[in-house]
Amino acid sequence: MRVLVFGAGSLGSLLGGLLARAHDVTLVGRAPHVERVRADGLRITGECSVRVEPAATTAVPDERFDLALVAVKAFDTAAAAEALGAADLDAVLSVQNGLDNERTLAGALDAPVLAGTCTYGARLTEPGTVECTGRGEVALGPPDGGESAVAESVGGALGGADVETTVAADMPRRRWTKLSVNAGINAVTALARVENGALVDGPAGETARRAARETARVARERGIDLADGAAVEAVERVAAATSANRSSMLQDVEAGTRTEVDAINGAVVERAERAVPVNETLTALVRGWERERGSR
Ligand SMILES: NC(=O)C1=CN([C@@H]2O[C@H](COP(=O)(O)OP(=O)(O)OC[C@H]3O[C@@H](n4cnc5c(N)ncnc54)[C@H](O)[C@@H]3O)[C@@H](O)[C@H]2O)C=CC1
Ligand SMILES: CC(C)(CO)C(=O)C(=O)O
Repeated sequence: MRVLVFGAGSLGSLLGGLLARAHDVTLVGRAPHVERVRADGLRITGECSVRVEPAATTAVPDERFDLALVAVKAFDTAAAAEALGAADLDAVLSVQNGLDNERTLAGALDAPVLAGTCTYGARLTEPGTVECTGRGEVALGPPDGGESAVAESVGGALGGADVETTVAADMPRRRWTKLSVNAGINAVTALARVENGALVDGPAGETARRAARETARVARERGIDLADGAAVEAVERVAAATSANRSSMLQDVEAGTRTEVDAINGAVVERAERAVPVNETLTALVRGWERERGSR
């Protein structure tokens, strides 16, 4: 398969590097990472050990690709969709967090867009090198659920490169479960400046669980079968399994860069039919910090 990875940061480089073991991969990213990959190849360290030589560029080539894998932060999705218009694509897969990415991509592109949830962990440690901080899986399927030949084909391509993959008919439920985890963990750890493990039995844990319960309630308002207990269990399980992690939002806050709060807690607030006070508060506090830092 010819695979274009748009957003060769942490996750895009990890998945692109793993896919390059079996497919013809082109990474689209930024300097200096792209230059280093061109000069010396891409190294994956940590829980996977791989060295590959994918093509790397800063602009989408005017060429045909079987698959575009989108791995930019959610606030860059609209720009990604516009840039991807330069290529001739057979399928698009978002592995991003948040709920709106697929709709944004589908609104701008002709190719079928698949939803993905990814539990691999990745961190770009230096130009040309990405650390796999956790082996997980990619679940993918049509954004509104059900089965499709495109999902089967893309799932087969990922699996063929030894990327742990599930082709799922219940992507709406999976996305809302992942959203509950991120709504519970990310903003709370970013504001409290604590590792994920601090939510397991620490004083901020109940705030995380409340945010997850609200998220599950909003999911149910939208016809998704997600019980409060399942959302809370997912938060507790992920916080324990990633106890030493600094969440992506905490890392963004520490780096002084924009966060994905709009796509996570903000998305819950936007869709809620009744008040979601914990998500409203978390969203306002993180947005307030972003504005003060000049990152939004
Ligand atoms: N890093 C991780 O372990 C995981 C990340 N995710 C999700 O995946 C998405 C990406 O996350 P990360 O890889 O951590 O972010 P990142 O910030 O490391 O990577 C995004 C990359 O896209 C590049 N980019 C953005 N716009 C571009 C453009 N117009 N042209 C070229 N390059 C462009 C940026 O320069 C950056 O390198 C997010 O939605 C995140 O929540 C999901 C699961 C795990
Ligand atoms: C699962 C979790 C919370 C792991 O840190 C994550 O997805 C993130 O940090 O964005």
